[in-house]
Formats: sequence, C-alpha cells, structure tokens
Amino acid sequence: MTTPPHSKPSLLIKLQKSVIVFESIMRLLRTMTKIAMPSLILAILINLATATLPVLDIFLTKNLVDEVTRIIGQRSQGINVALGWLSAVLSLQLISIILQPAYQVILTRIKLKMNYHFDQEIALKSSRLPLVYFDSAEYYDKYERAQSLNGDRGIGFIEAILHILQSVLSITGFLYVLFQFHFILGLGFLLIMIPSLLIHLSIGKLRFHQMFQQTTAVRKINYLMGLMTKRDSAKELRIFNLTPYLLDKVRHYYWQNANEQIALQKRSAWSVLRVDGLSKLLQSAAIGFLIWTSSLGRMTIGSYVALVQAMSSSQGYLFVITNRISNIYESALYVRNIYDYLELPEEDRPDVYKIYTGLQHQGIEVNNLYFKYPNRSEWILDNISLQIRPGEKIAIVGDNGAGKSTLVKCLLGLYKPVKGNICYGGVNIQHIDPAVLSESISATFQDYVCYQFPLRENIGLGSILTMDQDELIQRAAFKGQADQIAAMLPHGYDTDLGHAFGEGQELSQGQWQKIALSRAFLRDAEVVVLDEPTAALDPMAEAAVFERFIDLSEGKTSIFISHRLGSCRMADRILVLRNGKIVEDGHHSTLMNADGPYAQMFRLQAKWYTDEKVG
Ligand SMILES: Nc1ncnc2c1ncn2[C@@H]1O[C@H](COP(=O)(O)OP(=O)(O)OP(=O)(O)O)[C@@H](O)[C@H]1O
Repeated sequence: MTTPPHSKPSLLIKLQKSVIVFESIMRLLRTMTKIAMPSLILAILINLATATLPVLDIFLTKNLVDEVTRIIGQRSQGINVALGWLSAVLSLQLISIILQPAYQVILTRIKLKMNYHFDQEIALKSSRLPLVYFDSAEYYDKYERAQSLNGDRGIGFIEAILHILQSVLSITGFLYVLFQFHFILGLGFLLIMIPSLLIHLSIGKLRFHQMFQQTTAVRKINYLMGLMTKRDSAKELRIFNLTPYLLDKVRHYYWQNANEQIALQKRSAWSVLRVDGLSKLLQSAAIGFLIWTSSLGRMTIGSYVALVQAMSSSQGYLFVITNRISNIYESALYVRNIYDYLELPEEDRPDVYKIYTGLQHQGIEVNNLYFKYPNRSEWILDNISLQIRPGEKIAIVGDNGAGKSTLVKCLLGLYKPVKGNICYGGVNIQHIDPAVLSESISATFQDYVCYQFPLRENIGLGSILTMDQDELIQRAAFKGQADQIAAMLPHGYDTDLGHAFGEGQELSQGQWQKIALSRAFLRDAEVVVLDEPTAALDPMAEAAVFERFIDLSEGKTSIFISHRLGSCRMADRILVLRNGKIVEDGHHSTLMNADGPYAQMFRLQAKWYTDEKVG
C-alpha cells in the first residue's frame, strides 16, 4: 500500500485497495461488536429513531402551517387543532433534544472501549515482536501509523457509518416527499448526489496517502521536539547552544509537511467549491420550479414550506453522506494501518515447546552461532562456538563494537541466531517456552530502566510474584547495594523515585544502577547476566558489587561484560571478543601468560591506574 500519491494506480491496485477497505471495515465492525455490542445496538436504535424525526417534522410543520393559514383566512373555527399540531411539533423537538446527548454518551462509551482495546492489543503485540524489530525505522513508522488511528479514527468510523445510515433514511423520506410532489424534484436531488460523492471520496483517498507519506517526517519532528524538551538532552543543548540548530531542522520538516497539507486543502477546497456551487444552482432551480407551480395555484402554503424544508434538509444530509463516505474510506485505510501493525510477523515458535528442567550438567552450549542485524550486511557474531558449564562465572571483554552485548542478547534468547543454535541443558533455546526461560534467567543491561515507581516496586519488578515479600526485597537490595539508598530515602522502600510525576525522589546514575542490579538479584535465576552493570559505579562500589556478585551467585551460571578488566580476574573464564569472533578463552592467569590481546589490554589499563596512583 505504498503507491506514491500522484502516480496513477493500476486497476489491479485499485481493486486491491477496495478489497482492503472492505476487509478493514468488516474487521473493525467485528472488533466493535465483540467489545461493545450492547452500546452499538443502542446507538443504532437511537440513530434509527433520530432518522425518522426530520421527516415527521416536515409532515407536522406542513399541517401546522396549513392550519394557521386557515385561521388567518378565517376559514377555521378555533385554534385547538393548530395548538394540537404545535404541541406535536414541540414534542418531536423535545425527543430530539433528549436523544442527542444520550447518543453522545453511548458513542463516548464505545470510543473509550475501542481506545482501551487497541492500546492493549498494541502493547501485547509489541511484547511478542522479535527484539530486532525495535532497531528498524520501518517498525517505528508502522507504530506511528497505527497510533494515528487510535481512538478517534475508530470512533470516527462508527460515527460515520451511523451518520450515513441516519442520513440515508432521512433523505429517503425527503425524496419520497419530493417524488410525491413531482418526479423532477426527486430526480434533481438524486443527480446532485453523484458528483459530490465522487469528489469527497477522492479527497479522502488523497488525505490518507498524504498522512502515509508524512509519517517519517512527523516522527523526526517528534524526535527533535523531544530532544528540546526532555531532561536527558537538556544539559547538552544548553552547553552547545543547540536549540536554534534543532529548531531549524524542525522548521524544515514541519513546513515541508504543512505546505503539502495546505496544497491538498486548496485542491480539495476548489473541487468542493465547484460541486457545492452546482448543487446550489440546482437547488435554486428547484425552488423556482416550486414558485412556478404555486403560481398555478396547485399548492398550499404548508406544502410549499414543507417542500422547501425537505429540499434544504436533503442538501444538509447529502453533505453529511458525502463527507462521511470519504471519512469511512479514510478511516478504513487508517484501520488497515493498525491491523498492519498487529499483523507484523512474530518469531517462529514451535507448536509444542520442549520440556526444560534446567541447565543440568550440560550447561549452555553455543554451536556455530552467526548473527547480523537486519540493516547491516556484515556478521556481528561470526561463527561462535562455546560451552559454559553450569555454575561457571564468565567474563566477556573486548573493544567497543566487538559484539559483546549482541552475544549476550543471543544467549538470553532475545535475538534469534541467523545460523547456528544455542542450547540450555541440551534443549535448543528456540524450543523452550519463553515464559519458562524467563523464569530461569535474570539480567541487567547497560541501558537499564529507571522505573518512575517506588523503590520497592523498582526492585520487585525483578520477580513480580515476590514483590510483597519484604525480606526478599531487602536481601536483593543488599546484593546490589540498594539497601544504602533505601536507608537514606524519606520513606525507605516506599519512596517514589524519579522526577516524572512530581513527587518522586531523583537519584544519581550510580544509585539507579544499584537498584537495577538489585532487581536482577531478586529473581532466583540459574543464569545471571550483567552487561556492563557497573559503568556508573565508583571503583569501590564496583569492586564491592563484583565481590558480592561472585559470592552471592554461588551455584548460578553468571556472565558479565565489563570494560574494567580488574573485575574479570574473579571470573572462572574470560572470553575475548574481536570483530564478532572469540579470539581468546581462558582464566586470567592463563591469558596473561599467553601474552595475547587480553594481556595487552590488561597491562594498558593497569598502567593507567598505576600512573594515576603515581600522579
Ligand atoms: N541495533 C543495531 N542495529 C545495527 N547494528 C547494531 C545494533 N546494535 C549494535 N550494532 C552493531 O553491532 C556491533 C556490535 O555491537 P555490540 O553492542 O554488540 O558491541 P559491544 O561489544 O557490546 O560494544 P560496547 O563495548 O561499545 O558496548 C557494532 O558494530 C554495532 O554498531
């Protein structure tokens, strides 16, 4: 569905689009009936009732006017009949006044249910998508488009359908009145409908394609606005005085989009102007026809008023129909976006998972592992084979970009190998139920999350089932050194953290990192991974974390990445990665004796510390 807006789509593409529109309409209707059936039925009933009101109104008004005319011409004996018609007109208007707000309440209810439904679906879908998706621009474009539907587009769609239904019924009544009087009047109005309908349809189509094409620019604008308004970037922006530069970028994308929108609006306005002009002309001709008929004495005043009212109301309803049809078309295409997102392919998973009972004596086995990112051609992990015994402490070291974090993500089952496999206890990781696997692994990453929740929850998220058990939370806090943070906070473990919601206590980077570590320690996992967990810690804290880590992860298989090689001396084995390959593998003393890349890196770092001491 990525045809550029101004190229002429082939008949086949047009047909495909129509099918997509139809499919989307049916799908959305199915969703609505599933989640809001009673409200939907009520809305339809009110709609049907509302549709009959204007036609009834015309009938009552005609009789009222005719009766009043008789009274004025003194051809009627009393005013009772006229008052009867008047009270009928008033009752009708009262019903209409009551139905409208009731209808709005029901629509709001449907709208909120739809919002909630789509929010949930999108969140669940994101959790099931392969992690590599989150590294592609295509994913974010799809997400942005799916979000543009959320709420209003869904309800806009149902509102449009109901409005059309109501308008078609009312117009049918009016047309009946017009045809009853003279077929020329009825026919004239049918003719007005066709060009108006076509114009509004094509405007809807163009608007949708514009939105589609502008998604990337909109995301860029949002990103730039985020840079200028968020805390993380505020420091750099001030130091380098970047706001004018970024604003200039926003100006470029914003006005590129805005000018395209204005151009489309102008085109639409011109088309609508022509169609509306034509229909006004036809309407005037019809009124002229009525005046001519009146001059022949073939009409009462009441009939004249009723017919003029029928014609002008038909115009209004016609406008609603044409406009709403283009809304439906637009909405259907937007709906397609959300279903496009919800249909993104998930990772291939076996129908039945294999039973996994732990690492057993086999540990973790990596066999000829190859991995590359979707947008990159080179191998990031290049034929890695390795065996990790249960309970072994592995340190992974290497230059920036060597592939350490990528390897760890593969080992945790977050990235699927392109070739080769990873087995836990002899079972291919791809054949283990992710929920079961997740029970047996725990990890802290470089980009750990600072949850804007209380401290207890921040740690508790490591194992939701034990979140309420104070003793376990405190033990995990001790392991990751977050116990000292709890001690200094005003409400201890119940203190809200972070600045996002006003009352939270902000922490230093190192303090957040200790909390992230504690979270990882809360889970009683057999495999613990720390991907550079100590970068923000001071050297004393880092040494303490590693000592505790080694002590407390006794019996657990642990893998950690660190750039500070001093910490790696405690590991049973050190893997040295270079350009996606393991170039060395052994204990600190073995690697030092080998005098290879590890020894060189170690001596270089030791020199820095020695020089510092000397200095
Ligand atoms: N999401 C991604 N998309 C494309 N390429 C990526 C992505 N993440 C990492 N890379 C590339 O993969 C290579 C390995 O990255 P990785 O993060 O695994 O290295 P690392 O050894 O952990 O580095 P560091 O020590 O800097 O954390 C790098 O060349 C990096 O540019």
